[in-house]
Amino acid sequence: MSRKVLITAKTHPYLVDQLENKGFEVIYQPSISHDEVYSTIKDCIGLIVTTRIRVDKHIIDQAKGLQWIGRLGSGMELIDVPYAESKGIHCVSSPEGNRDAVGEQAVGMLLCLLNNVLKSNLELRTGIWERDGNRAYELNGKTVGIIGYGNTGSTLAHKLQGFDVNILAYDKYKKGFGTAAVKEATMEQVFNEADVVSLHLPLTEETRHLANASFFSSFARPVWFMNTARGKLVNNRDLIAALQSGVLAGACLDVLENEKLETYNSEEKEQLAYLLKATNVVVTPHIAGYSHEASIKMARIVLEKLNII
Ligand SMILES: O=C(O)[C@H](O)COP(=O)(O)O
Repeated sequence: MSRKVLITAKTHPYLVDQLENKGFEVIYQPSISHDEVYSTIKDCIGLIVTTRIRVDKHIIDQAKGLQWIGRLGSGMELIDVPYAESKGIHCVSSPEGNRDAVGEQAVGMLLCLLNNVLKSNLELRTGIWERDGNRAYELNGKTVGIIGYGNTGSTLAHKLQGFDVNILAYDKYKKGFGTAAVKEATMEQVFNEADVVSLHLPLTEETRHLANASFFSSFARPVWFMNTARGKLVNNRDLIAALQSGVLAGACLDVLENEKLETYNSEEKEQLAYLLKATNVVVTPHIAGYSHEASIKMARIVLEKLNII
């Protein structure tokens, strides 16, 4: 029986070492294309992926000997899990491995925004020493609404607890998770009470464009909006309109609706230019779950879930 495992993304050497130690033959192809996966997967027993590769029916049908798919990361929207499982292929993800990275970056971006770290630093680089225009808003005493209380939502709540904030969390599918520090809330409570709102949802047909004009205008006051989850949860046009009209106080975005900058049409180019220029917006290129530590933790979790280590 084949012992070949195809790795389709850049990973920590730990993963390759562990697999080889367990007798697997590792095909390490971090730049492999979708079509090349199709022609390589035929005699593999295992497949390791990130969002670089869409694991669709076409690939799954070709993967006659595939027994498992390990996702280094959280979001499974690019893997046809129901179809893979219908073929007996076991699929595992590793959100426990990068939730700390995402939680830390979410806190970091929020502090960066509220303290004008990026704005004042950019000004300083051009010789402007500006204090009045860079007066901070404190996190202390604010209410943070967390939408989605899975791995990253609950981790963010945990990391925020030293900041003396009120934490409200809403999860459509989870109940009974509230604690003394985290109040389980309805969406209405989040809309009415939040000063900051942070999305921690998977991308599904149900959540796509959840953050649209009606969502933004439902808040009782202009909130700081955070998205470290998936860009397509947000309607970019509505986000920008809400920022321009003051419906939103600002935004921290680690993800964008379209992350392939080279495919942008003129409207998308204008939108990105606006986000990058706005002094109340902090944008990073989908790096929140991408820490050095996460790359080892995700590998370990995938291997553990597959009972390889
Ligand atoms: O879903 C995740 O875990 C993060 O968004 C990172 O995913 P990626 O590195 O595979 O894009």
